[in-house]
Amino acid sequence: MSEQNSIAIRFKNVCKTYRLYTSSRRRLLGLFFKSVPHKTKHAVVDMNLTVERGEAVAILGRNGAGKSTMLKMITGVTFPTSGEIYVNGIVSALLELTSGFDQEFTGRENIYLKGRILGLNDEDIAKLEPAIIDFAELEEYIDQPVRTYSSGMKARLGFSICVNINPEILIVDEALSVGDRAFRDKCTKKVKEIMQGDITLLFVTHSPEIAKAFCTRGIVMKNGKIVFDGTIDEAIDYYATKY
Ligand SMILES: Nc1ncnc2c1ncn2[C@@H]1O[C@H](COP(=O)(O)OP(=O)(O)OP(=O)(O)O)[C@@H](O)[C@H]1O
Repeated sequence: MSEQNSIAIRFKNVCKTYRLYTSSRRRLLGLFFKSVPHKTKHAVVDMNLTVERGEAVAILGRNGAGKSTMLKMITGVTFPTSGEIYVNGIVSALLELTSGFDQEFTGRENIYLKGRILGLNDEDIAKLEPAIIDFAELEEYIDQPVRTYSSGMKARLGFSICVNINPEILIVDEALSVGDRAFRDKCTKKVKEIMQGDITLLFVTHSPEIAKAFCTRGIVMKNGKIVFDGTIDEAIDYYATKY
């Protein structure tokens, strides 16, 4: 395998800066005029990172450390202000489950829409469709427009697509909770099953025990920077004693 092929994710000097305005009018004007007064928030600062294929990496850090921003840039939900991001493989992100859905399309049509966005062709999606529908437990609603779904039903469909498309890179935010208790338990079981397979995993968690159970490498983030990168045991120790 060439060096490039063995890499799943690479960040090169990646920065993400948000502009904070005091009103929505100023935010709108700010799209056109750089001189509109605003504050800046550096959510990710000059980040360099390489994740090899098959690695399982826990990302630790307090609220606001920049974890979600980093993950959203990998999935393409948001873009870096500067720097380069290289992603190699089909990414499934258990983050914003309903992003990419068209409200007017039926559940079944949205499976195809989201599947294509994730890089699959219609033939592949057709093969996965029964498993996706079965897991989502939407029964007769699958041919109704998604706008008629409850938020829990939409999330269930989004989750089911993400976990059933056989992703090569899986991004999980532990804080995510989908549907009722029974469905959540089913989701946890399914994610554990996928995590144990041959997959590249990025896992945001505040729990050292869970991080240890699934990951071999740990990254600690603070104020938009990676302050520690090493084995999971060292990272947990750093987070507990030196953060
Ligand atoms: N769309 C946005 N506009 C402005 N600021 C933002 C936006 N998204 C994130 N931020 C800011 O960027 C910083 C990093 O946020 P981020 O959500 O990446 O942190 P996090 O480590 O994921 O936190 P948490 O553990 O609470 O999810 C925070 O200060 C946050 O307020």
